[in-house]
Amino acid sequence: MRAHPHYNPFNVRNPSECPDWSKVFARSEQPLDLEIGFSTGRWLISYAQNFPERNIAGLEIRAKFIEYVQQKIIAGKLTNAYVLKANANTALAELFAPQSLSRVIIMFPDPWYKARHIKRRVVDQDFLRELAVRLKSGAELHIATDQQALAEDMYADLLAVPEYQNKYTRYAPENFAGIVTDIERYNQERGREIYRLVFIRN
Ligand SMILES: C[S@@+](CC[C@H](N)C(=O)[O-])C[C@H]1O[C@@H](n2cnc3c(N)ncnc32)[C@H](O)[C@@H]1O
Repeated sequence: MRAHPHYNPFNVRNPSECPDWSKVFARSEQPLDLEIGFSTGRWLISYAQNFPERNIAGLEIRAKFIEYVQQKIIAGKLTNAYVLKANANTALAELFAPQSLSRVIIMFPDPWYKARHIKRRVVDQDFLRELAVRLKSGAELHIATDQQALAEDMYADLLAVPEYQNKYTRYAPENFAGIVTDIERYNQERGREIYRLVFIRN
């Protein structure tokens, strides 16, 4: 069970004030990781179970998933996982202190193919610049997609933001945590390629 099930990080009067993550997790000294767009939480719950020495926060914009995954966290007695309803494109600065995140995971973000919808994508240069402030030096950013065009666009955006330009930048051959999301499973069953981007913050 979470240490403080009713703690609400949105009770932040001063927008520049960060949530007190030390009250959210049982072991606040552990590295803080973030999954954006966790949906049914398959990946996030497995991650919390498989990596008890790390804390994982999840952001999701669809309310039904928050409650669903919160119940799983409580049922699994996971004290290193916490999810909340927040838009990753607008809430990062309010939620996370500068240089506080060790790892950020974005599994199969919505592709938004049409030109007029591209502005709805989570990963763009504004997002990456804001995220870079919240990442520790050496922090990992993992992104997976089944859409080659989206992978190429995200790769170009990453290369355009100086904080991500270093020798570790790459397409990864493997699923780094060995956990499969719903969409990944769907693609695997059909033999479709997965594009994995790994960037290390300078
Ligand atoms: C295509 S689904 C991927 C779900 C899951 N990661 C998977 O791989 O199966 C994308 C998810 O991201 C969420 N999402 C979209 N934009 C978001 C944003 N700006 N902030 C947080 N979550 C977002 C959507 O609600 C949706 O659940």
